[in-house]
Amino acid sequence: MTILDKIMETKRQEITAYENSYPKTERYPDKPKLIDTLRKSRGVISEIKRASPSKGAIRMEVDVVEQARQYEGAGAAAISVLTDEQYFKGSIEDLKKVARAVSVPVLCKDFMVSEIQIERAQAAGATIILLIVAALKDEELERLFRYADSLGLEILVEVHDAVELEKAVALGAKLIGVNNRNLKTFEVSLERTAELAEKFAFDSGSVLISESGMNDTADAHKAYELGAQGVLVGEALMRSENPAAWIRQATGQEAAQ
Ligand SMILES: O=P(O)(O)OC[C@@H](O)[C@@H](O)c1c[nH]c2ccccc12
Repeated sequence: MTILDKIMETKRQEITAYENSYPKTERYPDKPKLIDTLRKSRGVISEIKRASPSKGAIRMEVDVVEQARQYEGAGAAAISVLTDEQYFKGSIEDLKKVARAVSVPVLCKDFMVSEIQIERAQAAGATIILLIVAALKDEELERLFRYADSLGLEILVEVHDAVELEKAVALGAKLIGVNNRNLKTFEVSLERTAELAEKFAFDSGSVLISESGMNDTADAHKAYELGAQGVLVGEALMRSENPAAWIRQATGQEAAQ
C-alpha cells in the first residue's frame, strides 16, 4: 500500500465524523481569483506546512497568521494551507485564521474525496480547493470538480503524468498543477514539470503550476523557464528565515544574495 493509499483510507474514515452541512455564516475578506493573478504575472503560491509524511516535522510551532502575513506582504499570488491533521499536522483552524487575515486567494490543501470536505473548506474561507487526479476515480474527480465549480470555488487539479494531464484538460481545469513529487514513492524531480510542459497547451487559457521540491529560488526560476506561470512552495519557505525575501527573489523583485 502506498502512502497515498494510506492517506486516502484515513481520509475516508475521518470525514464520516464531519457534520452534514456547513452553512456559510462567516464573512472573510474578499479575494481575487488566482487565475486572474497568474494570467497577469508569474507568482508564488506560498504554503503553510508544519510537517509532512516525507520530511516529518518541518516547523510545528509556526504562527500561521504571522507567516501568512509575511507571504502576502511579499506579494505571494496565493496562500496554501495544509489542513490534513494526521499526516501534515495542519487543521481547518489554521485555514480559518489565514483566510481571516489575508486578501489573497487561499487554497485548502487536503485530500478531497467528498462534497462535504469542499463545503467545509469554503465555510473556513478557502477560495481554492485541490483535487489530486491520482487519488480519485474518474467519476469522483469529475463530480467533485463540478461541485466545487458550482460553489464558485477555483480548483487546482494536480497531475503527475501525461495521462493525468489529459484528464485535467478534459475536465476544463484552468489551474493545473504538476506535482514534482510522486505521492506514491516521494521521488522529487523538476523533470516532471519539464516533461508535462512539453505537452501543455499554453494558448488554452489554462495555467501550469509547478508544485513541490523547490529548494531555492533558482529552482523556481527554472520552473518558470519551463513554462510554469506559478510555483507552489512549502518546505523551503517554512524553513527560510526570510520567506518574504525568498518570494521576492523568486518573482524577480529582488536580486539573489
Ligand atoms: O514542501 P514542498 O516540497 O515545497 O511542496 C509544497 C507542495 O507542493 C506540497 O505540499 C504538495 C503538493 N501536492 C500536495 C498534495 C497533498 C499534500 C501536499 C502536497
